Amino acid sequence: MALVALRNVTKTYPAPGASGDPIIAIDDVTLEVEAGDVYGIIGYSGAGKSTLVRLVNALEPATSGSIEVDGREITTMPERELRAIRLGIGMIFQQFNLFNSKTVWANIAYPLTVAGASKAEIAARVTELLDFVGLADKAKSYPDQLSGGQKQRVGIARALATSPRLLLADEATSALDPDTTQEVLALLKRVNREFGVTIIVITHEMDVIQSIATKVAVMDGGRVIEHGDVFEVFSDPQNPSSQRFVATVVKGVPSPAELDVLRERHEGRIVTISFRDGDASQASVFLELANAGLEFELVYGGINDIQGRAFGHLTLAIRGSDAAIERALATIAARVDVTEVP
Ligand SMILES: Nc1ncnc2c1ncn2[C@@H]1O[C@H](COP(=O)(O)OP(=O)(O)OP(=O)(O)O)[C@@H](O)[C@H]1O
Repeated sequence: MALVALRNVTKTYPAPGASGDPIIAIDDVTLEVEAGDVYGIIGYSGAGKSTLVRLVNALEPATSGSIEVDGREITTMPERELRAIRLGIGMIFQQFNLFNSKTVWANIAYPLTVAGASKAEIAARVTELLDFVGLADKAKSYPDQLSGGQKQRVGIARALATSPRLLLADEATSALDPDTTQEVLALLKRVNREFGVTIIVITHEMDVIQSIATKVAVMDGGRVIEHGDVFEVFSDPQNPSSQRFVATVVKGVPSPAELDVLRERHEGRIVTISFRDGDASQASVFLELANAGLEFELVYGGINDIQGRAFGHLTLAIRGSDAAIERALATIAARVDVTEVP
């Protein structure tokens, strides 16, 4: 079942000056996030990611279209009912947004206090969450005494306090170093698996999506230009803008400048062969080339692992008669993607 369903959602802001066209922050977006998903939303700055989060969280109204959260239409809901919806949605932020004057304990307790929980309920839940995020010994510390990763773990504990079904993470790891990022991502994975919380991850970092998301939507200019299973989008992106994103993290695809160098250094025809798991094995491709009497060398390549599924790109310099190369490539192309560099 879709936990979040957006249909033809548009959000415009008035033009900054007295005249001019309104700013279209979200442009006719239709998207479904299933319960249990870790759904990544990626795009360059200004693509509309944060606006989308504010709409799902009902912090701002959509200009048009429909947004359902947990089966309930929120675009027409009165503010009183929206408050209850917001309690079912946790949020974590790039800058953590903790109360610096409150202890770690009080930060995590805060949403429970607002929700009117009893002292005993608060104590039990905060203790459980401190254990879960591995910060039991920091209960009395203040945010300023914590590292960035620890602050975000407090942010996650606070977001989970009211046991939400949905967690929105807006650039939650963008202020962290790579090791700490991985720690926080591992914790988010546990939040998804152990508590069954659906997570929407907004990021401009493709490697964040690669490590934890099961689905991904790529946004550009307020529109969703491509979406689907992370493996499908990463291994075979269709849209030029998604291809640019994917190229930043996918190993084995030479850049145009690297191709120039390869062409200078290696004689023969330069061909990239792209494998996806389940496709023909690399060995069968090499065998085909060898059986055709062709000489070849591997000049560039890499294999990627997306949550246990592999895909990769191998660039070969192939030498031999044109006719033999054509025949071999035609046979190989029936099984895997073959791209010849002109
Ligand atoms: N309150 C607002 N008033 C006017 N324009 C806005 C407002 N909020 C966002 N915008 C505009 O809407 C567009 C989308 O912005 P948004 O912040 O959602 O993008 P983003 O993908 O989250 O970017 P970033 O990664 O930089 O946060 C931008 O053109 C932005 O200037």
